[in-house]
Amino acid sequence: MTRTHTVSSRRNPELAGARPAIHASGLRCRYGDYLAVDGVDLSVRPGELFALLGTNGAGKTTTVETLEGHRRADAGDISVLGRDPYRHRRQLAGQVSMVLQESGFTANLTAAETLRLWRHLNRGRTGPADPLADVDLSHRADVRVGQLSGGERRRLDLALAISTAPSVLFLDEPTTGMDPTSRERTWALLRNLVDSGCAVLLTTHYLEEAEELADHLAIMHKGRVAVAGTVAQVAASHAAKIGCALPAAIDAASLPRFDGDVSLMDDALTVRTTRLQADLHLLLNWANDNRLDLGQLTAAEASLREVFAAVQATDITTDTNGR
Ligand SMILES: Nc1ncnc2c1ncn2[C@@H]1O[C@H](COP(=O)(O)OP(=O)(O)OP(=O)(O)O)[C@@H](O)[C@H]1O
Repeated sequence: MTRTHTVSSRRNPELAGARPAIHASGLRCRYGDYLAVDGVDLSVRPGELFALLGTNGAGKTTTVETLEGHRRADAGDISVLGRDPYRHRRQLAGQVSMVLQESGFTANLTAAETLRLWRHLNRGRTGPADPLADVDLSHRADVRVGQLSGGERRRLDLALAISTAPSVLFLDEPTTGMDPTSRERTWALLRNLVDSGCAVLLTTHYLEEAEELADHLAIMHKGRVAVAGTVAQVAASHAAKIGCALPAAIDAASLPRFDGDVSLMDDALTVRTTRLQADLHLLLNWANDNRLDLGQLTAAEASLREVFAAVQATDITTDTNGR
């Protein structure tokens, strides 16, 4: 499936017409004969956060590393702030920050020394006054990087990434290892960054992180984008579910003709439907007309978790790797 996912800013309407800060169309990346990314399209404007989700080995990190300029694309058009990220990596360096899965900072420097060194290397970009405070690490400023916990190191990575006030920020699983409070604090920090006009591309395995933050998201599987859109659009791509307990004497033949798929197990009725409102209306009218009391009535759109599980279960691709 090939689509271009262009998002409109819900947070900052002034940026809605801006050109994409990050763009990929038909991106393909190989490791030898192995096609790891097979035609990915995505677009992120200033003031937007795009979450890239996917199964293990789906190609998220490869996609992000290519957009970061760490590797050359094998095919497709990609740009970051209007430039080729591989050829213009040095020119983009001041405006683009990234938090990789593994950071390579010197274990012997303290957090504060690491930040000073980073700022020295990136002088010319003025960011927040105290990025260590922004990630709640002030109290660990004089601790050596090698002695920070995994979650604290992720927060230091983030402090360095925001210290240069980037226009584009790539985050590869930024909250892995963080405790729930640190994670929520990081989410608030990212929301502020996006509100200030930064374009953020984030990979994560935490679906609630995408639900919480993403203006737009894509779920990758086997090198391709299986489904993409806003959280609501992605949920709507999968059948919603109506459930209730019927009075015992009802047989399946007397049920109304639902648009969705019906299953009746004893007295438990389930309807899986892409027309939730219409089928719910049908059920309620039928129950009223027949003076029936429906027990345990529920009606809900699919959750991101259900869509993800469906993507994982479906062989959406038959690619050149035969996967
Ligand atoms: N250096 C490499 N050499 C060969 N194959 C690689 C290399 N790096 C990644 N791959 C393969 O490419 C595919 C995509 O990997 P990638 O790391 O991009 O996936 P991912 O979606 O980030 O996975 P995860 O969620 O597990 O981190 C995987 O099948 C992986 O084994």
